Amino acid sequence: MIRPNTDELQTKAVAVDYGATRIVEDLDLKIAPGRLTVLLGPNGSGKSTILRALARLQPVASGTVLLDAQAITRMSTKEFARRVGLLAQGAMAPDGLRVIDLVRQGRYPHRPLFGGWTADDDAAVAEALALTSLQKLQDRPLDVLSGGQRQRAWIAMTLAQATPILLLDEPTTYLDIAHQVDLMNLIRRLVDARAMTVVAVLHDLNQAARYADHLIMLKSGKVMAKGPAKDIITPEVIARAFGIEVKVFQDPDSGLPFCLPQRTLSDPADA
Ligand SMILES: Nc1ncnc2c1ncn2[C@@H]1O[C@H](COP(=O)(O)OP(=O)(O)OP(=O)(O)O)[C@@H](O)[C@H]1O
Repeated sequence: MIRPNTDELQTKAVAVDYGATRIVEDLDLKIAPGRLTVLLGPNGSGKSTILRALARLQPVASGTVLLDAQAITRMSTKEFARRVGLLAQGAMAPDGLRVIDLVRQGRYPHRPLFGGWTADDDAAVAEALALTSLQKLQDRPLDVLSGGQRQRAWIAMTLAQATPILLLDEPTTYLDIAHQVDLMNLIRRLVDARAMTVVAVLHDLNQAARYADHLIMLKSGKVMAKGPAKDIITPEVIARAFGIEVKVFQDPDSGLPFCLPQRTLSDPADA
């Protein structure tokens, strides 16, 4: 159902401005196909802005975003939406829209100009509802759902889009711990079993260390550090990025690092 993917999403010397303020500068990223990349960084460091630029929702002031060596601005809206899906932050749906109607909207890029709903569309919607455990809620209007249920409905819509590349802005927001684990395991399965490329913004450093293949630490709109968890979840990198002191331990089972915050550093520049 979801196409395996070898497409490479890349930014070359990308800058993004909001008005006269430069927010992102000189950004050169190569997103590894078939891997989970997590963007980390303090509030306001540019994570959502970069994700939106990758999703073609945010115009760039200079530089280029490329998908498989082609500038994304040169693709048709439908073509791009068949290849790249975005779960945005704080998306709004019209009043009264039911879960299933929202999830069906994910099929829009696959619909021909003329022609009806197909069995493939039904299968994709059913699969997306099952993957997010929303079957029992499918006929409920979104506005009567809890924040976490609504978040899962938006994730289901993004999954129904069946794109080989998924961009997820804080996907675990509103989810309780069990649904967070379910979602992160689902993302991991999509990456491992279907070679999907996922770029996710996360705030939880330990969740990022546990699930990601690559971490990118941003600060003030620039890449401060990137690499596997063992190189990023370190007292030095975290102190420089967030101005906090952390203790880092190693999970005896996976060998992956996890951290416990200790205190804020009065002047991050001292770190
Ligand atoms: N529409 C906008 N107009 C003007 N400035 C904006 C706009 N959106 C974001 N910014 C500014 O751009 C900077 C980066 O914002 P962005 O949302 O990308 O950060 P972020 O790392 O995702 O933050 P957070 O962790 O708080 O979600 C911030 O200083 C923010 O105030």
